[in-house]
Amino acid sequence: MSTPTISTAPNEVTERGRQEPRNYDAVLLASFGGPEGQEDVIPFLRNVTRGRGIPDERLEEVSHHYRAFGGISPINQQNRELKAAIEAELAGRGIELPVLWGNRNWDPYIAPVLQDAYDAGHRRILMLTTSIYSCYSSCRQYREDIGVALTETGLDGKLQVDKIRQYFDHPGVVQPFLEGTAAGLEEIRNKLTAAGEADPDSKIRVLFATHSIPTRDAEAAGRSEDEPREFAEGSAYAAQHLANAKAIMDTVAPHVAWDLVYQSRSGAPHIPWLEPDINDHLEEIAPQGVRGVVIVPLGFVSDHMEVAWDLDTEALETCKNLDIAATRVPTPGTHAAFVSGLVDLICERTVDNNIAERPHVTDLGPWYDVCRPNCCENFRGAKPVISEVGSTVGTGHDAYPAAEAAK
Ligand SMILES: CC1=C(CCC(=O)O)c2cc3nc(cc4[nH]c(cc5[nH]c(cc1n2)c(C)c5CCC(=O)O)c(CCC(=O)O)c4C)C(CCC(=O)O)=C3C
Ligand SMILES: [Fe+2]
Repeated sequence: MSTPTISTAPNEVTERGRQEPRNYDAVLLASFGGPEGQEDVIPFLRNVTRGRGIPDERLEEVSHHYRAFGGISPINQQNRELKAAIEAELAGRGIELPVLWGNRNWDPYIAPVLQDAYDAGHRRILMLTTSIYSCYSSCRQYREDIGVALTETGLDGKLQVDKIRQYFDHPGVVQPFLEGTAAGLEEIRNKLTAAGEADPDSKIRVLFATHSIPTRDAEAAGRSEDEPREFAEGSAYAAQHLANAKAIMDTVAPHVAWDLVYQSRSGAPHIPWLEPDINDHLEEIAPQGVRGVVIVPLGFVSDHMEVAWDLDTEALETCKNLDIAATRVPTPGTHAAFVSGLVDLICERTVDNNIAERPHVTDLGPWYDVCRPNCCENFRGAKPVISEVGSTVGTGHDAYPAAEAAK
C-alpha cells in the first residue's frame, strides 16, 4: 500500500494575521510539563489546577492515572526527544539557533528558563508550543504564562518573546496522523475480514479524539470583534479539529464514517464541557453495528498521560467490553514530517532561511501569528499577555525608543 499524502489548501488567505519575519537568537519549546516520580504527582496537579476550580475528587482520581505509571508522565521525555530532533533538523539545515525548553506546570519552568536565557545574552526569543489548536488552555494560557513570567522577573521590556502561530493544520502535523489513520484502518479492516465480515469498511468508525474543554472556553476560542468569523459548532476549537479530520478522511477513506469525540473532561459536573465523551460514544455506536474503531489522538502531538490513560487504558477497555476491535494511532512524536514541519514553522518567522509560504491543510488557516484582541478570553480576569494585537508585553527592544534599541 503506498502512503497517501495530505494536500494543502489554496493560499489566498496567507497574509492573515502575519507578523514580519524577524531575527531571533533562540527558540523556546514551551510545553505543559508532567511529573517524573510519585512524589511529583500532587505538587504537579496543584500547579495545573491553581485557581481553576477543579474539585479535589477529580485531583484524587487523576492522581491514580499517574500513580499507575509510577508517577511518571511520558510528556517530559517526549519533549526531550523532540527538542533533540528539532536541534538535529536545524543543524542539518545549517541554521544556528539554540533550542530552549520550558514548561507551564513542571520543571524546567518557563520563568527561570527565560531568566537564564537573558543572563546568557539572548534578547529575542521565538516560542513554539506543543499545543496546536485554538482555545484558552492551548494558546492564550501560554501567552499569559510568558507575560506573567516577564513581568515577575522584571524582564519585560528587555526580552522580546514572540509566538509561532497555532499550527493544527500544518502539513507536518496532519501527515503523521494521516499515515497513522491509513495504517489503523488497514489493521482493523484485516481483523474484521479475518472474523468473516464481508464489507468491513461499513462496520468501521474512525474516532478523532481530543481534549474536552468547557463549552464557554470553546465559544471564546479564536474569536475577535476585530474580524468576526463563523465557525462550525460555534467554536474555532471544534471547527479546527473537524476540518483536520475531514481533510484526513477525504484523503484516506472518504467512504468510512467518522466522528469527533472528546476525552479527559474535568471541572464540576454542572459546568458544560464539549461532548460526546469517547466512552459514552462507544456505548452509543456499538448497538448501531460498529465492529471496529480506529482512534486518532488528533488533539495531541505526543504521548501524554491523556493518551496513555484516557485512550490506551480506558477507551480501549471500553472497546474490549463492547467487543469492538480497536487500535490507537500514534501521535506525531518525532515523526520526520512533524520535526521538519516545526523547523519550517520556525523559518516562516525568521529573516535568515525564511520560508515565505505558510502552508495549511484546511481553509481555516493559516492561523494568526499575532492573536487578535481578547481572543480566547480568560474569564477569570485579564493577565499580562504576549503576541496579541495591542499588547506591549514581550515586545522587548521593539518597544524601546530607537536609540535604546541600537545598543
Ligand atoms: C485543551 C487541552 C489540552 C491539549 C493541548 C495541550 O497539549 O496543551 C491539554 C493538555 C494536557 N493536559 C494535561 C494535564 C492536565 N490537564 C488538566 C486540566 C485541564 N486541561 C484542559 C485542557 C487541555 N489540556 C482543561 C480545560 C483543564 C481543566 C483545568 C483548566 O481549566 O486548566 C489537569 C487537571 C486534572 C484534570 O482535570 O484532569 C491535568 C493533570 C497534560 C499533561 C499530561 C501528562 O502529564 O502527560 C496535557 C498535555
Ligand atoms: Fe489538560
